[in-house]
Amino acid sequence: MLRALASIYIEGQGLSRRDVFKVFRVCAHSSPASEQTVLSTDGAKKSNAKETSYATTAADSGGGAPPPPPPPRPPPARSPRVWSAFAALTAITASLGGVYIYRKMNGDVDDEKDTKLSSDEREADAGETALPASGEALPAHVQYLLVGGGTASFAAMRAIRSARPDAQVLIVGAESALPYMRPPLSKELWREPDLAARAARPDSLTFRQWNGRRRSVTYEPSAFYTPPDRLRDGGAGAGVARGWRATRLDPVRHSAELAAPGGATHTLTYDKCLVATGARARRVPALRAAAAAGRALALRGVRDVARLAAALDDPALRTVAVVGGGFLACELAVALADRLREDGKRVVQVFREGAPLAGVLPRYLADDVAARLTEAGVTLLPEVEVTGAALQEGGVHVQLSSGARLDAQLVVECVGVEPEVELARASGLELEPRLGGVLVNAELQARSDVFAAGDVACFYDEALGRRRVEHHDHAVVSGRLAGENMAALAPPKPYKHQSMFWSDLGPRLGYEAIGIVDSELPTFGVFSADAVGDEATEPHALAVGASMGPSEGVAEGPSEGVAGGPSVGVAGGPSVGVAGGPSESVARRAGPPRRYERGVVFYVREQRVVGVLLWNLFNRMHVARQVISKGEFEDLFEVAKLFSPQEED
Ligand SMILES: Cc1cc2nc3c(=O)[nH]c(=O)nc-3n(C[C@H](O)[C@H](O)[C@H](O)COP(=O)(O)OP(=O)(O)OC[C@H]3O[C@@H](n4cnc5c(N)ncnc54)[C@H](O)[C@@H]3O)c2cc1C
Repeated sequence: MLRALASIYIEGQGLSRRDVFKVFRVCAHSSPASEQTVLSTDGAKKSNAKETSYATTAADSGGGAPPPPPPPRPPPARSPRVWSAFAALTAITASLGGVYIYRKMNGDVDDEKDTKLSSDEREADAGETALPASGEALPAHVQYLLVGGGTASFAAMRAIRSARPDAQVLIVGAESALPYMRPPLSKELWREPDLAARAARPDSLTFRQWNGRRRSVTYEPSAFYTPPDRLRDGGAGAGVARGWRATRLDPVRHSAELAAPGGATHTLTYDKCLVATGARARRVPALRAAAAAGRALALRGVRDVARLAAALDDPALRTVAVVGGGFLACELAVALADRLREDGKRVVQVFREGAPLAGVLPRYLADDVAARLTEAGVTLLPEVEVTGAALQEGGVHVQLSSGARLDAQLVVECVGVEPEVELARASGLELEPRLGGVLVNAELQARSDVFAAGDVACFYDEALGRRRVEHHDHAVVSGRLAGENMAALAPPKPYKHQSMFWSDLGPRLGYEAIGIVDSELPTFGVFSADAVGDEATEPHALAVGASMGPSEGVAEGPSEGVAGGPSVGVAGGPSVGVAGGPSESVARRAGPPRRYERGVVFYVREQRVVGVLLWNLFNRMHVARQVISKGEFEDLFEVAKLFSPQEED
């Protein structure tokens, strides 16, 4: 028997002063055999677990339709040392000898809109080609019209076809690619060679998943879909009008107007329509001229991947700036740093928060992310905004709010998305003024026979109130439910699913979350202490800050950065006290940030757990879902034990 000593580390943010820390110690037992089981079954377990989690999802939405393929997701590589720590955590609930606990207080409606494209739409569609090229090949009527060629529409199509195999479904998508998944666009794809050329042919674009298997970004090949002219001739099936945009719906007449970039137009009628137009990337106003000159771009679709990959291949590129501190910016910064490292090109991440992901993670975890990004080779520039940009020969001078200037050959804008509501607005659908998006009821209906799902839908969540969610799992489940309700084999069902999202930051950190995950909320985190501090002594000071001066750009490396950025480091060790209410800041120690390897964070609102974050902890989403649904607990530390990994993990 291997006798391992492990401990639990608890972090809180914005909790009351009563939540003083306690000190325990734990003595955990695990056997080498069980560790080996864990290691050897990881791949299979992981893949099964993902499928199970999607099956659960189907049940949640009341569905029987086959779910779309689960999203690809590489688990961070786990060293034996990590696994033994993991196994130690497993045994915590069994043998509490002592644990040390530390709590740190931590529509407007356009009156007129014809089938011509707006300037925004024209810009978005530049480079897309319509297939079929002429409206003559499109049907004059379909039973099910799905607007948007993304994940939500694809999921709806499968649900409809499953409920009504003889149905006629037409997906109308503004992109010329077949429906595809977006998550690999900021992760796995950047490990692929010849990406610029391959991404220009998205129908055959593949990537390597975490389990080594190759997979296509498109959900199905073109042979899966019914040619639109067969639908026109009355045949059943699911067709795609690629490169076509719906410009207006008439919910009363049940008609839709379509337009293609070449100027072709078409009008058709429908029985039921889904609006799944997703979201579009927000842009930085100060970078408009740089964008027009091809020196700034946003990453939303596969065509953006092709453009970005081509730009990165330019031998003259030395610095790429990633603007933003959210999920996409962090994922992409890590992926690009990894891709460009050998070429000596560098990635600088510019963001307004004090640490990356500080808008969603409690600060101590955001500081941990900062350290990880720095180790991955990303130069971080926190607490600055892009205030201006001047084109220069071969690049752009990016002016920062700090007064510093960053010289880059390319800027990638990852500053969030906004729901794509042009169609909804032109069609007189009600928009949600605060959260944005198309207002739908719990059954995802906007008007009679008009539904909305995915990123664009602002829906009513019985547990958490009105919400809009911009994540893959939500697109899958809401799309599927909309499809089931459109097929109407039974009375419409409400959306009750608590969707999850995931993100990976390089090979050693993956996290999943569910519910409302917002760093403004009080949080309570429990981490495996054997892993919490195990790298805290290693020097990995952050390279933050910028050097001034017209041509110097950003200072590089840990020693060159200007001091005074986020001198991160959560007050550490078991003997550190607890800061008070939300307004009291956590005492911070000088030195390196603490490393958090595995744990769970609860987000609390009005005494209820409304969000759960699993940090390098996998296959526990079903537990998190139950925790959110119950909401109120006496002791969150006890709840945290539910997330201890089991031997079979
Ligand atoms: C790079 C990237 C990485 C991501 N990674 C993750 C991740 O790791 N985990 C996670 O949970 N989520 C992730 N997401 C978010 C996730 O991909 C989205 O939430 C999901 O794609 C939303 O699906 P959707 O069908 O609602 O919209 P979309 O996928 O955006 O599809 C909408 C489609 O509709 C088209 N369209 C818009 N207007 C019209 C119109 N009028 N007529 C016809 N077509 C129209 C658009 O061109 C688009 O093709 C990522 C997103 C991106 C961009």
